[in-house]
Amino acid sequence: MLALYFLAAGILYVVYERLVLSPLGKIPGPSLAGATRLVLMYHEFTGTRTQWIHELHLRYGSVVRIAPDEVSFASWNAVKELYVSEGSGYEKTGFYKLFDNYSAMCMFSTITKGPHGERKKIFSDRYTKSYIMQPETVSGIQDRAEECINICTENVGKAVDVYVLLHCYGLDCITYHLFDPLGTHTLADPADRMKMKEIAYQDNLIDSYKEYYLTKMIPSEVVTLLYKYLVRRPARPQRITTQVMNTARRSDVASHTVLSKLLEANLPAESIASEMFDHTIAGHDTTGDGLCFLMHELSLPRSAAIQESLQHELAENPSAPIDDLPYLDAVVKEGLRCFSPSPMSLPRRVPKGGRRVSDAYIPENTIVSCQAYTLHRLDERVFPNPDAFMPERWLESEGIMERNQLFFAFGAGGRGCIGKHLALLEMKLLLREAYSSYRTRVAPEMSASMERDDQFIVSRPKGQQCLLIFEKL
Ligand code: HEM
Repeated sequence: MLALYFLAAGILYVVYERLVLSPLGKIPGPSLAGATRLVLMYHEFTGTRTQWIHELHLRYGSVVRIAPDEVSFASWNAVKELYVSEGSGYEKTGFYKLFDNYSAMCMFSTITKGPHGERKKIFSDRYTKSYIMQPETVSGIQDRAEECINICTENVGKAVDVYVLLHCYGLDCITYHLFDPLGTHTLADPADRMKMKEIAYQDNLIDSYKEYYLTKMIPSEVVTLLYKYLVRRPARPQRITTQVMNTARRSDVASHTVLSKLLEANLPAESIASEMFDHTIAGHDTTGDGLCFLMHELSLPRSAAIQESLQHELAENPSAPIDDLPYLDAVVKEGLRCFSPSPMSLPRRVPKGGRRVSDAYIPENTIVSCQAYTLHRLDERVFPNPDAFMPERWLESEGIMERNQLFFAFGAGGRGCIGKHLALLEMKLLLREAYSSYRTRVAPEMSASMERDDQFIVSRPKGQQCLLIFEKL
């Protein structure tokens, strides 16, 4: 009995400490979430974290406490402080260790600045805008865009599942950039297509959160043993894992590839493979899902005028350089704003001594983050009618600085997306190929849900199918 009293007193003290004594007690948010992490965990395990945090921001404003040691922000000041200040922002949290592959770290999974910078400097030149715009890269991506649209239009007037084809396109493009000529051919080769299916249809939410919380509670070596002997390890997409590992040992790749740079650095095969596997995953479904949501939106009756304006610009400027098409640019940017492939929080840890973020004092080690979904919607002075797909908003000069500041689809600062220029090129070339010659509409038999389904770090359409009809212009 006495033990029960002690337990109850202990719990009461912890709650009192978290809600009253802690400096985070002053931050708005639901008391229950401030008292226990279980509330946030519930939303993580049920795939509702992003939406729940967004609703809290709508209720409490741009700073919200979402767990005893975690705060979410939604303002440009916070983006600047968390992701851009002090070089590349605050350090990442242990969450990112889950992205080690083959038991070796990759740039994305590095926590601290030193190892991150060292890895990044090996191949960052392969992702600069000027490098991506070189003929070798552009023509490789253009070939794949043509291949994808040719398959989409084999049966003009009949429904085609673009979810599958756009993911194939994303995978073939990124593996071309990584290790041409040894990349995948999932568009052309049905046998190769299984590689795309293994990744694009994998459900990683619950397994990844389980692993994350296990490694928070017990040492990672114990977790490894547990997985080895007691529980099933989250499934890895076997085919692509093996292909990437085998490719990491090959030197017969084109000189324009990322692999050719990694080989120069004399890294162990596991490190090269880990880096390439991460780029393969990060570069394939983000672009595939982003394009899928965007083409679906363009194909709805409510977007008919937008599709026409796009077709008009493409028809008027058939040989314009891809970056000289402002309406196309606005369509892509608005697509990434409304349907960010990575809409969720990007967690960081407050450095020693604590910091002031958006006028609030946040103690050291607190987990802090911003999420694209909310930054792209909360401030209606910057994004009026935030849920509407309106490419025109990006063409107005008034307020453009504020819109760009809050645009967070690729993250921000030194740890923002390295593949951004490649992704934009892929999206623009594919859309130009499609809408220069065709119009699209949603097939009448399309019943799959296009609702956002959050996975661990990316979002995809719930139904994992998107049936569109292409018609010749
Ligand atoms: C529309 C497509 C894409 C979107 C929306 C996107 C989004 C993002 C975001 C939000 C981050 C920051 C993550 C964080 O801070 O936790 C990121 C990082 C990253 N992205 Fe992308 N990405 C896209 C395409 C690509 C492509 C094509 C690649 C190809 C290599 C790529 C590779 C990476 C890598 C390696 C990082 C880690 C950067 C670092 O740690 O320094 N992404 N991406």
